[in-house]
Amino acid sequence: MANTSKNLKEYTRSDVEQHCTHDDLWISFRGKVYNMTPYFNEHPGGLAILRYAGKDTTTILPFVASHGIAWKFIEKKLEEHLIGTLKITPRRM
Ligand code: HEM
Repeated sequence: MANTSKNLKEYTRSDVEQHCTHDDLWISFRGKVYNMTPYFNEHPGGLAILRYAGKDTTTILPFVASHGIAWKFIEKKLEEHLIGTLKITPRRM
């Protein structure tokens, strides 16, 4: 696998939340963290990706209708932009 040699860092949800703009755009998905900044201008769905900038996309990414047919491609794109894993912290009550 291409990225097994990558030195993955661990990030909290609040770390990810800091990167929430078109020129600094991180997302998390299924426990991993992705820096999608270089992909922003390539996203076929345009600005819609910004709605989840800095957020967790686990419950939405596979369910966007147009993502269905492109899923293999999307998995490849995610892999290319992988920067870390999500540190699971208890939510405040
Ligand atoms: C790793 C790659 C990708 C990521 C992280 C990503 C992320 C997102 C996100 C977060 C949304 C917003 C979903 C919502 O608001 O519910 C979205 C919407 C969308 N994406 Fe992607 N996407 C990716 C690749 C693609 C590809 C390859 C296509 C084309 C086949 C695509 C087409 C769309 C479309 C058409 C929308 C809806 C646009 C709208 O609501 O106006 N995306 N995407």
